[in-house]
Amino acid sequence: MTGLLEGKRVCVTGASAGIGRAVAIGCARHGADVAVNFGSDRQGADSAVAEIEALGRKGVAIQGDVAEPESATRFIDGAVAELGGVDIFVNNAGICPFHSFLDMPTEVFERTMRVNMHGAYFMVQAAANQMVKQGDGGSIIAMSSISALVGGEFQTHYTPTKAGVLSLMQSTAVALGKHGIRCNALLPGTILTDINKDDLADGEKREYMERRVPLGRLGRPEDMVGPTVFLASDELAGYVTGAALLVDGGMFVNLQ
Ligand SMILES: NC(=O)C1=CN([C@@H]2O[C@H](COP(=O)(O)OP(=O)(O)OC[C@H]3O[C@@H](n4cnc5c(N)ncnc54)[C@H](OP(=O)(O)O)[C@@H]3O)[C@@H](O)[C@H]2O)C=CC1
Ligand SMILES: C[C@H](O)[C@@H]1OC(=O)[C@H](O)[C@@H]1O
Repeated sequence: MTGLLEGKRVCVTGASAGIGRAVAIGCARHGADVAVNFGSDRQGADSAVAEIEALGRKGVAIQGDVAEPESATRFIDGAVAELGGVDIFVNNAGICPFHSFLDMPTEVFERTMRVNMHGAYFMVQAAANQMVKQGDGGSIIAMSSISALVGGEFQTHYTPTKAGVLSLMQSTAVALGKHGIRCNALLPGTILTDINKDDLADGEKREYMERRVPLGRLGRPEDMVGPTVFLASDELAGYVTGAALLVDGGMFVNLQ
């Protein structure tokens, strides 16, 4: 299926790698022009833009550390300058520096909060202001996690940010409904990317995680494209807002 996002202008944070990159290219495959935010990996962002352009769509890479509130207006203003507006915003950038709880360094805790939570807040706010100005509604999607619902021994600083991002989508759905802006959260399970490469380098842990998934495999970044396009599309999800969609191969419901 193609063309669900024909003529739409999409912004994706953290799109130089992993889920964000796959989603940015997937949106272009469905007809959208795409602005790609990245923190440090310019090569990754440029190669995502090259793939978007190879699909015949406009692409632009805009650097900005999402932990800095001013990156948000810079990203949205840059996207408006290059693409003419913003119809769909995907808040995806995130980090998960695995660490034990009792000796969590303050700076690891604070950085994780700033990137994942503060970054989401100011980015979503900037995107929403632009959509309100355009006056034609919009769709905001945030990459939360199965970790919004369950804990992790080495993720005590991370899981609260994912619960926070889910909560942000619930409250912004309420705040922005009157503007025709839909806000929804995606909750990926374990998707194989750089964020968990070291953690899953342990073969035993990886096999254990695989066994927990009823569909029999860990996720791939491309698994997040269809659910993102669904929530982005007014045709498919025009009456969906404040929702949370697990994309985890069934991991969450697998108690035993
Ligand atoms: N993989 C998984 O199993 C799961 C992931 N998620 C969530 O999905 C999102 C994407 O994760 P994933 O693709 O796995 O991770 P990756 O590490 O593969 O990619 C992370 C992306 O975020 C960007 N990024 C990181 N920090 C910043 C920053 N300060 N400013 C701007 N961009 C930044 C990186 O860009 P750069 O290197 O250029 O800075 C990169 O493009 C995250 O929010 C994560 O919490 C949720 C559930 C499961
Ligand atoms: C980084 C982890 O592997 C990944 O991140 C999440 O949000 C998932 O719950 C996994 O724990």
